[in-house]
Amino acid sequence: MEIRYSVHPEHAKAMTTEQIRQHFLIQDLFIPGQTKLVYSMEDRVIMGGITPVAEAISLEGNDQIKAEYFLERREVGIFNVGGSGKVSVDGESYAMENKDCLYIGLGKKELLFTSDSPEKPAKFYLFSAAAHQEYPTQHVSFSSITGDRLGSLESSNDRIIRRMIHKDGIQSCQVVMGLTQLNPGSVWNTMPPHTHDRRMEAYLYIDLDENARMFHMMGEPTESRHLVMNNEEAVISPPWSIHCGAATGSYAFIWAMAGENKVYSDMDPVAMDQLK
Ligand SMILES: O=C(O)C(=O)C[C@H](O)C(=O)CO
Ligand SMILES: [Zn+2]
Repeated sequence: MEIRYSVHPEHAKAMTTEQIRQHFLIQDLFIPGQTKLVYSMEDRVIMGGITPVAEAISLEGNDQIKAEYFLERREVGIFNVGGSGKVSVDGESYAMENKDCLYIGLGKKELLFTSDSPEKPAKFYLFSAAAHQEYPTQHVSFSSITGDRLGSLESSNDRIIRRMIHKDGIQSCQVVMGLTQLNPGSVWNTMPPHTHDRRMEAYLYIDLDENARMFHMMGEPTESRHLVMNNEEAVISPPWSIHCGAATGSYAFIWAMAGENKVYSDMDPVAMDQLK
């Protein structure tokens, strides 16, 4: 499991492009037949990808978190961003179509991930945070949530946001998670931007053409920096950082947060004239 340490905003100001990528960008999440996990010291979240092909992959505890099983002191939110598959939780199987979401609470021991077809493997994206109490395992299909329309075509940010795990949705200790899809012709997400000192956040960009690129903005509002990202790459946003972006084509993204509270609307908006 890779470790990413927390970064002070004063340090981030002085980073080169390569250093920014090293600290915040997560690549190669979905390698066929493998599990990739990244432990971020920002709110102690673990992000990862599991891509089963012909055989099931089990998510286990490990020595770095000194846990006999992965959810011994954690909870996890999962989205499938690939072909259809299944997640078995202590023997109970949940069918996961593309963009379906599953929450699994503290204490569940056996987690098995499978693809329905090796030709079109499932790609399970995980976002896990420390947990203090068990909440029920819950599946929510993408099609069952209508979502809310935000932005406008005139501002190039017409999009639909679906909140799955949050204060008024699937219950969790800390994890807040959902998916935003840009409508045709729009390219900007989360603009005007915001920070939320109470929670870290990660974005996983999906459904971006392989020749298209995402220009993801980060940094303190008056010290913005950017990363150029490909499809199925994730980026860590420390609580002090803005997190927004524009791509050269259409896309969707899974946002996930953990920290002080689960109130989606607890954001500190940044006025356009503050941005530098
Ligand atoms: O398009 C948006 O705006 C978002 O999806 C914003 C994220 O949900 C977010 O940053 C939540 O804090
Ligand atoms: Zn945010």
